[in-house]
Amino acid sequence: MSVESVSYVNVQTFFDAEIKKMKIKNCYFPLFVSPGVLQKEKDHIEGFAPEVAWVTKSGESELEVPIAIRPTSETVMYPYFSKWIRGHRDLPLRLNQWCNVVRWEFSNPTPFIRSREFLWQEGHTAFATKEEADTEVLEILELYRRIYEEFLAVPVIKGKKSEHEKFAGGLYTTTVEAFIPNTGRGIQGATSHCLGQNFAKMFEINFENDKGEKAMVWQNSWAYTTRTIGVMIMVHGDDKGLVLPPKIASIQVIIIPVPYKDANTQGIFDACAATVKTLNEAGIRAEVDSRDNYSPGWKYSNWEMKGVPLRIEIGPKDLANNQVRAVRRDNSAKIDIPMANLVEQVNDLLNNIQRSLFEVAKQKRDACIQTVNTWEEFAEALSQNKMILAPWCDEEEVEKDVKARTKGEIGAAKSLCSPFDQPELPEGTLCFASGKPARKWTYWGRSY
Ligand SMILES: O=C1CCCN[C@@H]1CCCn1cnc2cc(F)c(F)cc2c1=O
Ligand SMILES: [Mg+2]
Repeated sequence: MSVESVSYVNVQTFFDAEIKKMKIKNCYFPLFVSPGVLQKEKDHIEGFAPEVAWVTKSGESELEVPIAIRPTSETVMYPYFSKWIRGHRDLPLRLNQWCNVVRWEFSNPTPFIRSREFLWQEGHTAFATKEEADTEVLEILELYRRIYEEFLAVPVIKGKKSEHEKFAGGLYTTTVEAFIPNTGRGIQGATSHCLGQNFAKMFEINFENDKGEKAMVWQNSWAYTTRTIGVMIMVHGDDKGLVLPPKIASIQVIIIPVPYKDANTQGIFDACAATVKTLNEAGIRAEVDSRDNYSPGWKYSNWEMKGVPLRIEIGPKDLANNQVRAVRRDNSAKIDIPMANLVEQVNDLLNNIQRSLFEVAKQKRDACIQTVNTWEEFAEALSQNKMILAPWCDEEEVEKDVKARTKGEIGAAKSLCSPFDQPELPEGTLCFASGKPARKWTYWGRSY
């Protein structure tokens, strides 16, 4: 992966550009959900009702009818889908919105990972055929994989959620699963659902197909959220603070002047100014920390804590040798770079840091994966906080049983996903939990 030295390409810019290529349009629907429409699909909502935040007052006066704040926008958008979609020429309808949502979470709120307000994009699409929907589900999932692996340098596993773990309102849920080695917990990184015709039924989203028959649309919905930031922080962070992958770092290079007594201080500041100018002109996001109320040492720690991928120090010796001293945030390696080679070597370093962060994270994640065949092996791997690949009979009752049998202080194991990339399943392989014939390999573990 090269860190193109282009202007600021952040994750949102990348994803928005990619869905534009798929002819998906951005929109913005109301924040408020009228109670009538929220109750409309009580079945899928009922499990979520406690999480819905309601506005009950304005100023001193109670509202006649409380109004909900969107926890997700199906109920806001789909009444309009029903109005807008009449004939097959109105399809596919493909909308996305970048917005915040509110869910009144109670279980261990964690910044970025599980918060009562978060930012996301939510895609909502409608098609004439299931095949079109199935195709888009995977196209979007691939974009989510790219967000994690090419920008956040976090390895993820693509797979399908079990019937028990999927979005109950949909037909099937696909996911990119990450894993946090430091806590031994899996985490759903982003999600792409095929909703089937469930919501078309609920909201009467029908169309006249090209044979003149009345048919229901096939729908998808998909999202990634600010949880991505929390995953990146937990995977790469160390005891000195954040470690930011260069592609997403708002400051990629911080330049620190190291004046020494009265040795040519102006020369050092001039060299810093020239360095930042050269790097910025090459599209590298660099800044100089010229604050005169902090020592260089203090600045080193401060910018390490903020996770800036590369530090450049310029002291009298560097000035004399017409070079700079670069220090990598990920492995603290020190590299002297001749001024003449500055842009090329800084770019190479940033590329190397981006690639190395991914490789190191992948190696650490792979070291946490354990393949098992029996319950004893499963229990042992779980006690070591592993991400466990096991053959499973794919029965929901068995999944609930695994949760019950692993309940404990630090949480039960659950199925994370059945990877699209299925290892060989020899004839006669038995389910690790039920002893019944195994149907698929599935990842299990504790999770966020
Ligand atoms: O996950 C996605 C992708 C983007 C659009 N939505 C789907 C399903 C969201 C599932 N979900 C998830 N959480 C919810 C919380 C609530 F309070 C509530 F009323 C409804 C829901 C709810 O439907
Ligand atoms: Mg939830």
